[in-house]
Amino acid sequence: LTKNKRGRSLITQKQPPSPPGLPIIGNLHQLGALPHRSLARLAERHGPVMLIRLGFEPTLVLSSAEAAKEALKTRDVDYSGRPISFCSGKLTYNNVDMAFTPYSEYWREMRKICVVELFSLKRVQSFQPVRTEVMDAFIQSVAASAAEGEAVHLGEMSFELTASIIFKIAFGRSFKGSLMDGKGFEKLLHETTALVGTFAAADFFPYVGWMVDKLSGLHSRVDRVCERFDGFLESVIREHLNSDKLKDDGHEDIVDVLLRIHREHVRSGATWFTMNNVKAILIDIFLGGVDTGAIVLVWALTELVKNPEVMKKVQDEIRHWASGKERVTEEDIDNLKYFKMVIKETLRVHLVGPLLVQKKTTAKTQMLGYLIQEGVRVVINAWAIARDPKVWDQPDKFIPERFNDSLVDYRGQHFEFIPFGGGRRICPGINMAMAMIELVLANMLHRFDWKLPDGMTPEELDMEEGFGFTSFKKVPLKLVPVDNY
Ligand code: HEM
Repeated sequence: LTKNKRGRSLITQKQPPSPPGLPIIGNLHQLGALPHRSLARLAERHGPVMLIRLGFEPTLVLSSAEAAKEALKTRDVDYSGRPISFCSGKLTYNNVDMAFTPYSEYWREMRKICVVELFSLKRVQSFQPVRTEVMDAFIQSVAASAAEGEAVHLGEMSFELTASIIFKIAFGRSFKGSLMDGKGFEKLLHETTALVGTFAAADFFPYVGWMVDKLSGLHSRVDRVCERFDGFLESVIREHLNSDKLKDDGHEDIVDVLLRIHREHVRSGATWFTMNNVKAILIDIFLGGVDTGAIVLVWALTELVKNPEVMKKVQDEIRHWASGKERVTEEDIDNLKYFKMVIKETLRVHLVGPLLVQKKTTAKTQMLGYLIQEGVRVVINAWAIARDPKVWDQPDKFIPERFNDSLVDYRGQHFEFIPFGGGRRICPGINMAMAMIELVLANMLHRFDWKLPDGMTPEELDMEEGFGFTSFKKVPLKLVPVDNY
């Protein structure tokens, strides 16, 4: 019997099973274009706890609710680290953000501040006027397309919508007409997400990896993105410092809050919270908050168009509760029981982050009777867990009714369904994300019927996924809105 550095007993010496790999690269070649699917197949053969090797990095892959529970609840603290990655490290001013920073006293302080100041229910509610204003403008532009009988590009529109909401919440001013309007911001954010999802050679091959990344052009790609983001954030911060009259409404936006925290820290003599922290947190919010919401909206509509009986049922419910109203309000949404099941089912079938955000063990520990060393990379295959046939009946089918009379939700307590992760590093943006997704989707379904263009049938709808940190609909969704107003 041994103890780990936290004094917890380790009663096993048994090593997890390891699928055979190749010399040097280990199992890297087995990840393929959709790693969550490849790893799920590998787990079918080798079990829910596997130790693979990505280059020189031993990596624990967990693929059952039971294993997720051990990592996110029973031994949460041992599994709360983050691996250092070249790209995310550069993008977050050397990991002085919250999402990618290793588990430490710094992370605990930062998380405490952010949860209280930025992500509290009160703060999320205070942004209700912003959500409503942006959503109204969005609905008007869809109505204009409906009047012309034009198909709309749901991916692009949803991105612009979530970007506009997060932009206004973060900076207190509109996305439209800003420095980042047009395709500039979308390109920048997508390049940033792609880089965060890139397997940099330096992360898996010590010494030679750095050279490989330099020769492959990764260094210059990362430098370009960092420079653009930094220039943009600098200008936003400067404007906030120079003027307090920029905001259209009287609310504190997120930059205001972060600058206030910065001032308070400087006043108290603390030195750890610098302008780089302010910028790095803003990067987290954009990386975490924009694409994710847009991706959920697109998948939800895709599934609804593919399943017309579900579409009818959910529209009937929304139109019943908001009958005669110009728009569905956030208060109305509490009544929409079936609608909420539709969103849950979307999050189950289409995990935005199918492998969550990678973790790292912070001490020697255990996993379902196996011994796990300190410093091991940990991948939780939330996608495989959400489709585990031992837990879910007909797991590949979109059946919102499965959540009828079920207490299972996505807040990190039900380990068979963890789209936002769980444990101490659970997504702090759940309330912000759900408020945005629910309001917009409810109104899209209330006001419009959605038809496939060019006589396409629901069976012909392409469901292919693309992957790069997030998992999105690969073939853009185009639908013709029919105004119901
Ligand atoms: C549908 C929308 C969203 C999904 C599916 C999602 C999913 C996730 C997941 C899976 C994690 C990793 C959890 C873990 O390691 O166990 C995470 C972390 C995080 N998310 Fe989200 N997220 C969403 C929206 C947001 C929003 C709107 C924000 C902010 C405005 C946000 C900010 C963050 C941050 C800062 C972290 C890192 C937390 C930490 O490491 O302490 N997310 N999110």
